[in-house]
Amino acid sequence: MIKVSGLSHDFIVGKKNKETRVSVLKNIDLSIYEGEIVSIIGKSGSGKSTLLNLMSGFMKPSSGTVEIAGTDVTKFNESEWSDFRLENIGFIFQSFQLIPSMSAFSNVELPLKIKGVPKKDRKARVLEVLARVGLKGYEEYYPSELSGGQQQRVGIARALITNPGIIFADEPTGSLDSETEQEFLQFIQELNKKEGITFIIITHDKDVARIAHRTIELAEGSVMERGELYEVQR
Ligand SMILES: Nc1ncnc2c1ncn2[C@@H]1O[C@H](COP(=O)(O)OP(=O)(O)OP(=O)(O)O)[C@@H](O)[C@H]1O
Repeated sequence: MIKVSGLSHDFIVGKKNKETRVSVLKNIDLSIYEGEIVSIIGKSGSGKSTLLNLMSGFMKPSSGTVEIAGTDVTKFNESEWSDFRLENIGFIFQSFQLIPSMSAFSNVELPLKIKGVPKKDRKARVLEVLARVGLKGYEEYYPSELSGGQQQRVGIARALITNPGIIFADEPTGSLDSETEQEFLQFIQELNKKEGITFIIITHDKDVARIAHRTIELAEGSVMERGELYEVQR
């Protein structure tokens, strides 16, 4: 479970000696249960990405805590966060964020290299995950040689490679056409059902919100609405 308690975040903006404090998230409380697909919606500027950055340790909150599986992760330093992310969290981005100078294989392999997994074990695992996302035969292609949908599949493979229990996705369908988007959403549902992966998805897209068990709406830094919590089927 991810438990967010009393989470607030302020940004300091403006020139030196003329700084002002802008309150972006205000005392957020929410829980995300294992095996849920949760969508986070809200107008531009409502604080969705800030919330995701705080839950995944890319930013430290001004106050409040985030607990993941009983551990207060807000206490982590940079290196504890990197280790924790490598073990537990995968990320999928709107713009895929692949490394252009690396092949599909090398992009997906990277998290395992950082983790120190031996080369011989890496190869089999990368081939298996690329095949799983339908990219068998595309291992040596560079991102620029792949379609948007294929690049997103490389992004999914990279998120899956370390077997994370949680995947955070920031507008994952924003760059996909409607057919590729439907394929992507089906795959997310399949991963959720078969492997119990928890998905937390920021989206503007009604189709994404439709596959979610629950929708959390942010407005002006507060949680506005909580959808029904469905019984999570495994
Ligand atoms: N590094 C920063 N410094 C100052 N203000 C910031 C910073 N990052 C975000 N903000 C402000 O915080 C508010 C929330 O931004 P955030 O990116 O979390 O919103 P969002 O809901 O994800 O928006 P979008 O849907 O447009 O991506 C915005 O008003 C933004 O200007």
